[in-house]
Amino acid sequence: MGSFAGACEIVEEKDAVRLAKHSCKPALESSKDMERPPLNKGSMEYDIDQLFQSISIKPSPGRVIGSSSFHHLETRTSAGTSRSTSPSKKSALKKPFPMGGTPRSPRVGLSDSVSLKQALRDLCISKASEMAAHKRLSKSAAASPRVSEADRIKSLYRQVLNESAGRSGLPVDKGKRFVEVSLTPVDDIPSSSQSVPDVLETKPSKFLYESVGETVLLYKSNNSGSSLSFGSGDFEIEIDEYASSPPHKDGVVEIDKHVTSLPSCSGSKADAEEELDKSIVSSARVKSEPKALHSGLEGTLDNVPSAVRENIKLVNKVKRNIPRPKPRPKRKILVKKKLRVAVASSATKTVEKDDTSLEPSASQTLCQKCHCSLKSISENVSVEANQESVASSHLISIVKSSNKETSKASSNSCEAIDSREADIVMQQDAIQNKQQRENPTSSEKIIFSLSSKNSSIGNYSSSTSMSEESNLSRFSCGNKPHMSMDVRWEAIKHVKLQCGGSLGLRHFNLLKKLGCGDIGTVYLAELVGTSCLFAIKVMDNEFLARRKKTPRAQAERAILKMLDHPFLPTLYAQFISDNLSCLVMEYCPGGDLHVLRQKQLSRCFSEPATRFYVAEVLLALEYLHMLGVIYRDLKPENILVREDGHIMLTDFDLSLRCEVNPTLLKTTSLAGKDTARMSGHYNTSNCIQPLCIEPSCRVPCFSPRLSSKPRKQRRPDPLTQQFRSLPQLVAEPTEARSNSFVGTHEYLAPEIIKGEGHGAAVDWWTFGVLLYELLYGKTPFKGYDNEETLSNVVFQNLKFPDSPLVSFQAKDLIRRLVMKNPESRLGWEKGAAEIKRHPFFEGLNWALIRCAIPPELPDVYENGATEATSPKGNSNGYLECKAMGDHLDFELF
Ligand SMILES: Nc1ncnc2c1ncn2[C@@H]1O[C@H](COP(=O)(O)OP(=O)(O)OP(=O)(O)O)[C@@H](O)[C@H]1O
Repeated sequence: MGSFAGACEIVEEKDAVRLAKHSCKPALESSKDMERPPLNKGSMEYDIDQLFQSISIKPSPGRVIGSSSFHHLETRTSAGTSRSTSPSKKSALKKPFPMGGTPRSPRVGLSDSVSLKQALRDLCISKASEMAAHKRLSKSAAASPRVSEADRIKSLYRQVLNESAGRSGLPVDKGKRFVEVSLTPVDDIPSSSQSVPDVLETKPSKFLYESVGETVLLYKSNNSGSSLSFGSGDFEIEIDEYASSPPHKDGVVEIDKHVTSLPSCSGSKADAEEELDKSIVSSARVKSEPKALHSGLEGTLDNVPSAVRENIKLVNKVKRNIPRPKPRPKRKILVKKKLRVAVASSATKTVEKDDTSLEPSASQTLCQKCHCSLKSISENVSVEANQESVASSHLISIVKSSNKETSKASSNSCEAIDSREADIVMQQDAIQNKQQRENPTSSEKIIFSLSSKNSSIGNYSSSTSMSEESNLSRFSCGNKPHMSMDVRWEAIKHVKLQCGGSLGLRHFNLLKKLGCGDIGTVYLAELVGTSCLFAIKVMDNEFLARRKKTPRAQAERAILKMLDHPFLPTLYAQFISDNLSCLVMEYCPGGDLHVLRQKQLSRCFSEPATRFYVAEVLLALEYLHMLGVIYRDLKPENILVREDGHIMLTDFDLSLRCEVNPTLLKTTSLAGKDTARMSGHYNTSNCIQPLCIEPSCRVPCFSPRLSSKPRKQRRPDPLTQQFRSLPQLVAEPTEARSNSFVGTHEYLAPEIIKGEGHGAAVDWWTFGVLLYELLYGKTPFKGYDNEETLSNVVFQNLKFPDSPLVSFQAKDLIRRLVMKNPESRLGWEKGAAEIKRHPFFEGLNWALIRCAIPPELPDVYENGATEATSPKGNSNGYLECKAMGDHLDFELF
């Protein structure tokens, strides 16, 4: 059989192809004649025939079973026919080809009783087919590096098993200790025992190797779970898909030598399973250095058998099926980054070291990537050590221990590390807070050391400032998800790391004055060394204290810190520099809506543009109310235009912070009321045109006479009904009350002027005034002077100018908002939710408004300034202000 096995395969295949392609008909004809063609001496058929002739044949008339398998093999192997008809299709090459259901051979007629002959023949054919398959496998292996790797592993195992068999002196296919190693998936492995060498040689490797960096061989029983069955156990080689190392070309496998505990072959199955569960997975790690590769292979062959006394032990040793956490490289990198950010200390080195052990190549890349940041971190360690030595040391130890855990586990459960990271940050914060509580002057000292003129900080303490700043910087990104991807965070962080954590005015180039308010001056500033622009509000603490405006500045800062909304400013940092409190905010290059309105033809916005702007303002107000902030200073001057044309509500020094109790309102009443509130006059008047332009409309539209003719109301569609039936969250600070006289004259609500006490509804009044101003280009109650204005607000009826033409819906909304009695005002009860339902906003997608195209985009100059923000009368258009160290030489007010 040796010669047969060695030489016949190619001939068979070629013949098969030839027969199939060219000699099909003659072959059939000859089969009919039952004539045997002359056989070449030395060919497989010749060998088989010789074999058959040595066995007595009892012909069976009427039934023809020929060398079916042979032809079947030809067809199958050459044409690649499916093996679906074969009962043993899962291991087709491992077993002899089945007799039944195969094409009849025209050449040899055999009776059923010739079982021995048949068996021998089939065995030969089976061997031939196995060899053919094996050769094909080798060929394709040469063509495909993936299969080549499979081959190497296969040959490795063959050697291992052969050697172990040789050492044990036992034939591997004898006795109950036989274990089969298969390269086929577990499910495909039949339970019948086969000799190991046979299996290794003949089993087709269906296994495809994915890009393998770290190749891990897991030997699984085909029985359930991680158990290993003896006698009939099949095992598979599995590649860890989550291997993190880069794909390896040479693919030499090195078997982990740390396998020590071996299940006893004489033990019960249960014992063996238990032992296996305890044992360690043997891993084959591909190494990149060619030398290592070579030695790795040698080491494998040398070491593994030496550790094995019996073949069963060997198999058990290499067959470790222990659940192994699979590394996920991407997340691992993420974790490392996070840890670096959180640590900002020498602990980073520990992280890197540990991670390197987990993932050499990846961490190497990461190291290169993070080189700068590591450097800057190390530079800052000494500075930070002075400020936060206790916290840092605690933090470092925490991180170190967490890293120890990480390396111990040899896995990177990202969730676990993530949570640790969160814990670290929280613990750091807790440590700092505790430190501050125990020693409130500690952080003040830091401030003093940074600024020599801070001895008279007063209530507006530097300790607060510093801790708040550090909190801001630490939590800012996580705290403000909508801006978390903003590069400005990174820029600030980077500068802070370089300067030891305390940001100052010296880190900014003040480019120009954007405006001057009641409590401070706002500058356009560029972060030194970056091209990031910010708006810095600079407030003189002494001035604030003198004018008793410190609480306003504090309130503004506190509110800014809370905000995380696309239409509200992001506070990037805050610090005290040279007795100046500075708020580093997002810069809006588009100017404010007041300036933008002036630029419009007829000095007012179109209705769609107005709708866009007020809708965004409404969302901002809604958010503020939910946070318990009553804005109180709504006016076009405080609505800034971002570079992308969307708005940003600014200036919170007049805002009121209050309690808010979010409530879930049932809908039926709400829907009913809403319908009544919304549709009231609107639906009962004759004025049904969307753009009601008749001047006389103002009175007749809402006259009681007209309302006596109710129009037939349309029934809302089921979807709308369903939506309306949902409970509604209302977070309106309805209980808030203040007696302060705050705001801008033209925008003041009557209840503020009257001093009756006011609440959140003042914002809905101002919202109505804003809508009016944007549409008409003026406020509704403006008088000759402030006194008259206030008087008008309280006593004068709302009037709409004849021009420009404004839709009825817009006017209706204004009317409902500018209600003298706050309790009758739209929004009084349920806040923005009520207003959003007004027909003026019909069809507006509130959720996607931030993605909507804005009415216009500001013309942003190179330096981020616009015509609107550029001060006039300057030769270069800019007011150059440069902070000299911590000393500023510029006019604040
Ligand atoms: N983030 C910013 N981007 C661009 N310009 C801004 C920014 N913040 C403020 N400004 C400009 O600076 C000017 C001054 O702003 P500030 O917030 O001090 O107050 P204000 O509204 O004028 O006054 P007050 O604080 O007294 O109510 C504004 O009119 C505005 O044009």
